[in-house]
Amino acid sequence: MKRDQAMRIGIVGCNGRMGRMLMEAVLAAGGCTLSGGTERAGAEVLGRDLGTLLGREPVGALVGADARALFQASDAVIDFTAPAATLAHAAMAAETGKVLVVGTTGLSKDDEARLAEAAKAAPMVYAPNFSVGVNLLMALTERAAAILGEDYDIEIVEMHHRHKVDAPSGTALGLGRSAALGRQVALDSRWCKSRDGHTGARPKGEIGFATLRGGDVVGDHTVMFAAEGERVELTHKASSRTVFAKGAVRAAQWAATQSPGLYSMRDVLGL
Ligand SMILES: NC(=O)C1=CN([C@@H]2O[C@H](COP(=O)(O)OP(=O)(O)OC[C@H]3O[C@@H](n4cnc5c(N)ncnc54)[C@H](OP(=O)(O)O)[C@@H]3O)[C@@H](O)[C@H]2O)C=CC1
Ligand SMILES: O=C(O)C1=N[C@H](C(=O)O)C[C@H](O)C1
Repeated sequence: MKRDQAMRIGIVGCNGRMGRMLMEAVLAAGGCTLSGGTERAGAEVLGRDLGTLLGREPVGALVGADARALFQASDAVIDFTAPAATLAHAAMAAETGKVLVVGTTGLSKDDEARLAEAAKAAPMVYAPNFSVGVNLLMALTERAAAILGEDYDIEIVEMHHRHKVDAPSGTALGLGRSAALGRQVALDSRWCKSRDGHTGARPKGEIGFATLRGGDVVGDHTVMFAAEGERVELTHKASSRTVFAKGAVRAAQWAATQSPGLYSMRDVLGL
């Protein structure tokens, strides 16, 4: 990409809830243009102009089904789709050396290892939540967990819209990881992702999760530190997906100045 040229950003899964917000965010941001979008082969929107898909003037970039061609035509690609698609896109980013921003949640440990391997060949930013507020909440959670210690039981409660397919949310798991980091333990040695039946008393040091789903909730997260006699609660509520989309575009612009590697939104924000 030349210094004085607009950065060309492609959006895979462009007709999804986040895909549409991401296209709006690219059009609103300075210094970048939309290079195209993808949806699955056979999708009704294939061939449509991205601008008209948003109910705006045409922008001269189309929805296609060929993600590899989109990578070739772009400086960066933003991916908020589903784990299998994201891994295929990570391989394409590695092949072409193009920036990849990944917001997809629900990746397994093995998927994350494959993403990290692909990031050896291209700059990638992977975050379960691209809002500034949630990334601040992660930093605060790490600090609070370190200060309060294991006398304070950690419970993470999240609520999302009825269409969400993964649980606990990527953000809730990220907050759990921040809490575990603050306590200097591994999250997967302490987590309890759900409870049912005669569970026995709560083990000391457990990091618990509770998942709520319903309606059109964009994303609410609370980290509770509950002790004998007091409780600290740190809460973030997203009321618009714009915050995620703006953060992802910011991450793409930041990653264009970085060497290959896997980065987080906390790296982008310097938190
Ligand atoms: N990191 C963050 O800040 C945030 C992350 N997310 C995450 O982003 C992801 C998407 O969420 P959301 O937008 O609500 O989901 P949607 O289901 O609305 O959007 C996903 C889109 O990707 C498309 N898609 C799936 N596979 C492919 C493929 N192989 N090629 C092209 N397109 C494909 C889907 O098409 P189809 O319908 O045909 O499957 C759909 O249009 C989720 O994992 C969610 O948790 C969401 C918000 C913020
Ligand atoms: O699916 C969503 O909508 C969201 N997913 C992300 C997650 O799993 O944490 C981020 C955000 O809360 C919205």
